[in-house]
Amino acid sequence: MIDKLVKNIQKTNAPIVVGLDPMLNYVPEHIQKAAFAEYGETLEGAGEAIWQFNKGIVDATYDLIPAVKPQIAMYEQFGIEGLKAFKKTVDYCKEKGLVVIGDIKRGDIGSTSTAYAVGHIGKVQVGSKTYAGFDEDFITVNPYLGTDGIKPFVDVCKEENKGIFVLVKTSNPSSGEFQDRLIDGRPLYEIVGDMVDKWGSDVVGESGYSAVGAVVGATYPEMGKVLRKVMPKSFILVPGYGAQGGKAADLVHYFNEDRLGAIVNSSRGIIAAYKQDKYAQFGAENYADASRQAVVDMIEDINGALDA
Ligand SMILES: O=C(O)c1cc(=O)[nH]c(=O)n1[C@@H]1O[C@H](COP(=O)(O)O)[C@@H](O)[C@H]1O
Repeated sequence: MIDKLVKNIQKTNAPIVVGLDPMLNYVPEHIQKAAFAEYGETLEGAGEAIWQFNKGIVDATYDLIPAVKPQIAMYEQFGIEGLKAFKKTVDYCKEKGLVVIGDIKRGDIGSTSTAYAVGHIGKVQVGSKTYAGFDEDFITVNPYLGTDGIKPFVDVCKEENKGIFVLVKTSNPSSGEFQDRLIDGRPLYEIVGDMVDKWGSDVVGESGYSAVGAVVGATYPEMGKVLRKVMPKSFILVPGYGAQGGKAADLVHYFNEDRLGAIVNSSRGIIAAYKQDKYAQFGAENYADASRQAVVDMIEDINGALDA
């Protein structure tokens, strides 16, 4: 799957990922109204509204982008109905040829990690049959439990040709509380970066990149530069561009010399673009066109920084 991600990036010349993080208050009134007319102001109605909202954005942008990253929390807010919208979104994006990164941030003791891996990137056995559950292409995982919490994910990646992104240095303001702590003179995030490199050494694709990637926030560019060298074969998923303040010029060192190796996420900056002054002329009715323009601008911004 890492090779498909690389191919999609090369085809689109767009090292970006659109974060499908739908909040109900981003969903334009006409979509909410239609969903509520059919299902009432219910969790089902909310699920329908966020699914239709996503579909509009995917239809307007899929030809420009390599991948999407639905964040499961936004769907879980609405319980089972939200999860149905999550699954419909995953399937629809895959149909459109996009790589789907399920942002689920899981990780537990080995046996439990195995169940997470099976449910999201693997297959479950039911009697004599096997079924894929959510069936994303990649998922995000939390390394806090150590190697036996990660190995089940890597094993399923190998069996199913899928991938993971391991949290290494997160974009949020408090990320340094634990992640920057020095251990024998080295920050913890660097030690996790070493482990990511090791965990991925056995699952390197034809592209030269491994199925074990890393998450490094756009808001800590100096650390991104160091981590790029610590994990040369890992793709870096870079959240924090746009709404969290990350700038394209800061992200150049997250990439390798081949202009690959990083994929920059923007969620609110794309899906709620029509609410920004810059794209207000599109109006709520044409929210998806505003998202398309925001994607075009983001690609130009990042490629411009790489060219410079
Ligand atoms: O794993 C992630 O994607 C992630 C890691 C991190 O360090 N910071 C971070 O913001 N994210 C996710 O990236 C997205 C950022 O959304 P925006 O700030 O709206 O672009 C959200 O889905 C976050 O959950």
